[in-house]
Amino acid sequence: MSGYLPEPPFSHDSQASTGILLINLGTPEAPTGKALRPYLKQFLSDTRVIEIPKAIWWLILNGIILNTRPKQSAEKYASIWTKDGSPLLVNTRKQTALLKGLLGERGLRNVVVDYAMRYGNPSVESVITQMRAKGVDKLLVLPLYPQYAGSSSATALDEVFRVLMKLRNMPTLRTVRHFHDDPGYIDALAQQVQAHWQQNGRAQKLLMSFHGVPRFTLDKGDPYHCECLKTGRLLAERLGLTKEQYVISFQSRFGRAEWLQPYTSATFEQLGKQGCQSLDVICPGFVGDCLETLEEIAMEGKHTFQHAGGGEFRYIPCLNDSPHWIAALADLVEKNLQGWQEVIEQDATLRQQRAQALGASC
Ligand SMILES: C=CC1=C(C)c2cc3[nH]c(cc4nc(cc5[nH]c(cc1n2)c(C)c5CCC(=O)O)C(CCC(=O)O)=C4C)c(C)c3C=C
Ligand SMILES: [Fe+2]
Ligand SMILES: [Fe+2]
Repeated sequence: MSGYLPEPPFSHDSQASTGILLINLGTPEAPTGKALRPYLKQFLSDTRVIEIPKAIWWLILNGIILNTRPKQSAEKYASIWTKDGSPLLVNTRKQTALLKGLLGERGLRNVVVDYAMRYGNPSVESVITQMRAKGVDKLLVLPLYPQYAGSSSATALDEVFRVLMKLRNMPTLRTVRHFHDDPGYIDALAQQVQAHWQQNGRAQKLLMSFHGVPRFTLDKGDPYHCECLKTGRLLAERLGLTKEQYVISFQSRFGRAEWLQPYTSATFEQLGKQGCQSLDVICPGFVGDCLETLEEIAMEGKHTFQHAGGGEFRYIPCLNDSPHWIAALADLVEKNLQGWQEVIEQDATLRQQRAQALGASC
């Protein structure tokens, strides 16, 4: 038996199509310790995420973390879970459907749009297998992380490459590495903040909180920190904010090592202690609301800020299904498809001409 994945038989006459694959992190199947354990095990066994020597980490993960964290995290997930499931999954599903609809409205032909999760389901392997069965021979992969990090974007792409290694007939591949400074993405963020200001007025300060990563990854060449700062600066410029009117921080520290600073939790505390009377908070590194934004920021963060003496705390939702964001996503896809659609149109014409001629198939 070969180690290849099942694929449709090759034919010159089959309708070829372009696949657009959005990849997000993944999320547990349910807000329970039982569902959290396999999810966290897969996530935290990824050597792009945890860069500690394997044997030592295996002992810590299996001996300590997987015996304590699933239950603690399950309680947090339970506090944000919706009737349709985990917010991360619900938002990714919505974004995929809206993108598909918009690309259709823009007249893109023979395009298959789908999403996969790096950890958990639907897996990258299952979705690429389905796409191949639908005749996808050109694949555009877009990890849903605006800022590139080894521990998010790169590991999502690793998974794609691993799956392609198992295909006898590989599709042509393009990847979107990042979009941290894409004008459409920055504009969608600005619209999100402005809509919030219109409804609630403007707070004293705007805090932009990005997911953190270990500090050593910056020293070893990961561009993530710089990309977050650039997104923050571009958003502030677009909103006309001075340096005193906004602050950038990093959340979700995991473990005891130093992570990127300033930490979001310490910043909430400091702003609270300084008597900040009102604070707007946005998480530009997450294109959809999830545990890290809804629980860690909108709930825990609010508590930390106000407990320290802060005033009004106003969380600004992520881009989610904002029309500005879906349009930016469609633009990003179209930009990255350049040349491919023309090839598809030409192929269709050639197929027709061949069929009209001798019925030759090669
Ligand atoms: C936005 C990009 C992300 C980077 C970079 C990232 C790095 C990173 N994360 C962990 C550990 C955990 N992250 C967890 C949740 C989580 N992380 C991201 C995004 C990035 N992580 C998202 C979108 C989510 C939310 C998932 C959801 O279901 O809503 C978790 C799980 C939750 C928990 O138990 O706290 C862990 C663990 C590390 C160690 C890391 C970089 C080294
Ligand atoms: Fe994370
Ligand atoms: Fe967190």
